[in-house]
Amino acid sequence: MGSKYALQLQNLTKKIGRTTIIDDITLNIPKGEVFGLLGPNGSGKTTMIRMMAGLMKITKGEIFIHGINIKKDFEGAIKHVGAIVENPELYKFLTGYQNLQHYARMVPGISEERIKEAASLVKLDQRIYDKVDTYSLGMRQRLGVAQALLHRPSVLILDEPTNGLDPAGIRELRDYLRHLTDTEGTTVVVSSHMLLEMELLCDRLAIIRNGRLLDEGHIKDLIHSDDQVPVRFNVDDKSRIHDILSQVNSKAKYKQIMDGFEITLSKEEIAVVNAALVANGIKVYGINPVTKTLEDSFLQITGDGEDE
Ligand SMILES: Nc1ncnc2c1ncn2[C@@H]1O[C@H](COP(=O)(O)OP(=O)(O)OP(=O)(O)O)[C@@H](O)[C@H]1O
Repeated sequence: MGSKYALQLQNLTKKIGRTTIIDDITLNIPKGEVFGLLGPNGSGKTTMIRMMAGLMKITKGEIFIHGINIKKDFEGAIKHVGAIVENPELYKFLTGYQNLQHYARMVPGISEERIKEAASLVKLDQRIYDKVDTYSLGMRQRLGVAQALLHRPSVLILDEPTNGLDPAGIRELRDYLRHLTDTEGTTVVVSSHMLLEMELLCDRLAIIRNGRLLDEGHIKDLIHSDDQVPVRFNVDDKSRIHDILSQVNSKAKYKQIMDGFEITLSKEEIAVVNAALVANGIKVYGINPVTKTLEDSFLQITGDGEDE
């Protein structure tokens, strides 16, 4: 497993009939992180995941799992992957443990020890001997994840894992996914159309729309590209802003607001613009960051969420 990436997609393309569902996506997913595929409904997340999990044929391009080409060595690549794409079938009248045992019988080499370990990885050890029909939705989902973990995959792929979960359930999901990346070094790929949930769950995000990759990166970088921050200056006189900004050679665009103006600047530039305002006799009552959420960035990147 020499590659520093757990998963690599190279020019991945999927066509069904004449429709291009995934369009030339190249993406490197680092090991040991929680990676999110974010996009509106129908953007192609499930299709990507199905190809990554070896459940769907690739039309064009390549997928590498720990450097192993899925097309050239399917078994060798896919053995590293555990996935939940549709809701896993669970036997409600059996206990969680019996469900895992039942599944383990179908896969060679899974010990009773590993079953207990998988239950504990998703923090279900306290309830594993209870019947599944007494489980909450979050617990059933955890049992599904434990099942996907039995064969010790180093890549875990979950399609829309937050669906139907309440905030407490989402927090639990976040906690045990973190536990998996931290203790086992597992790489986790999750999909969702919910920005806030992805912000909570993931280290990195790829933003997908109409089968294309719009942007990719660390969550922090997607929120604030480089070190430029949008700020709001509250001033007593905004009539001379244009002149003052040209005095300091600032080409940043600004927007007038009721009691001042908004502008995106680096830290250093904020100090320079502030000094210039004061030197020109303008009273500066406040400089405040304009918080930009992931939602703003997402809407900006996806073109305000309008359909093409
Ligand atoms: N078998 C198929 N035949 C034709 N079109 C398909 C097929 N499967 C998926 N599509 C289309 O491909 C697009 C992407 O679907 P996909 O399920 O991957 O999106 P998604 O991002 O997972 O959406 P959702 O969040 O709704 O699950 C959709 O427009 C869908 O209608």
